[in-house]
Amino acid sequence: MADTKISDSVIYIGADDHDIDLFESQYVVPNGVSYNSYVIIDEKIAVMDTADPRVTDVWFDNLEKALGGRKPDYLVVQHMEPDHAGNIKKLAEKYPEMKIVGNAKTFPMMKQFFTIDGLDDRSVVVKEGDTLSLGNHTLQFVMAPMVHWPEVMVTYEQSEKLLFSADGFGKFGALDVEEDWACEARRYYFNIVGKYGAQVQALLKKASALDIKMILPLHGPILKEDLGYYLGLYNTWSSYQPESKGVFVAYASIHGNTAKAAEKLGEMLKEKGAEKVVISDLSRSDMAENIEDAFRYDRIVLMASSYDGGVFPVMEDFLMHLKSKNYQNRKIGLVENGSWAPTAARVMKGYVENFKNVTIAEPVVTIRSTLNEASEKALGELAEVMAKGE
Ligand SMILES: Cc1cc2nc3c(=O)[nH]c(=O)nc-3n(C[C@H](O)[C@H](O)[C@H](O)COP(=O)(O)O)c2cc1C
Repeated sequence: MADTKISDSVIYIGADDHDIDLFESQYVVPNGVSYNSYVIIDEKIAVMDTADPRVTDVWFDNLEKALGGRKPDYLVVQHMEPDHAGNIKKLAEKYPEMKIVGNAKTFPMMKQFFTIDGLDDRSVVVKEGDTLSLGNHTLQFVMAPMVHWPEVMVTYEQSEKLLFSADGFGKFGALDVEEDWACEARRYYFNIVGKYGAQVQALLKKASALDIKMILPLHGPILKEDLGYYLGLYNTWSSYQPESKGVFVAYASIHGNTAKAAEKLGEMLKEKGAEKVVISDLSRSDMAENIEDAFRYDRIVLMASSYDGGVFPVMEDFLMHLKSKNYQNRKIGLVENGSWAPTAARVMKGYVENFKNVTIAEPVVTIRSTLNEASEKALGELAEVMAKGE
């Protein structure tokens, strides 16, 4: 179980979810997910976000235990996405005296999700740098628009130096499962926040001015030590720099011949000294993990069968995901396969050419049904170019 002890006055009240089939209806979460929420007990009491309706009962139980018979004075809403905002209305109805703290973008969105009686009179609208005193604790609000919704803000608690980081620094995986942080945090980051690198960079810049002792995200473990490691990874990821040297070979193959060529290319890359080679069958692997690996390594080779005058759809799906996540700054190799009029490379090139700051490696290889002497030679030439990083 991850350590959720923060301090005597800041209490974790979130809940794990191991039953969800797909997070946000698209991400497999083999180790579940946690919906984190926190309470700050002081002269005034603040609840820091609610939790997904899937864990309403556990969350209310945890809240009541933490409150010890007292009533919350404030609910701070850092993010309106339903996995955190889903219990706002219930909480507001249970504690009609409680004020709701958000920014100018929070409340119009809140009204789209819920009808809360007297909301305008209960709203406390904060902006960048505003503070809210709870007694010994002081909350300082830091706007983080598009990390990853427009109303997102994070909150710095000055006395204990805590950064409530909303979805930033979040991770798939429930807290009762021990696992490496980076792997599932990277998959979470690129798939959920990946498009908004510039906005994350802006937030990191603001965070660098704060003395942070702990990061308290809305998913995944509370980060207590070695914060430079996590901040460093976020800086790499949000600036679209590769994290590792290596080649990600992503293939889409109908009958298996492009798959065989991918294995062959993998061997060639290793022979020619590539630091790391990761091969993935796009038809049979987790899309989110493929996105993660595409961003992790500095080079990628896309290999696909031609299909109806275009490219095999699983490759097109992958390319659309890369486009939507702002894929950039990489060296890219292309291999197509076709039995009569190969068209896959043209379509792949059409996507790739529009990515920012990419180099398309030469040669672009065409396989006609199966590898032959000429196409194997071309594959070897591509391996030579791709085996080396910039
Ligand atoms: C539905 C379908 C559509 C295809 N469309 C094309 C095409 O437009 N042009 C082409 O040259 N080959 C086309 N092919 C053939 C495959 O691209 C070709 O056989 C290729 O070698 C398959 O590689 P694979 O064994 O890796 O799947 C198509 C195959 C199928 C099943």
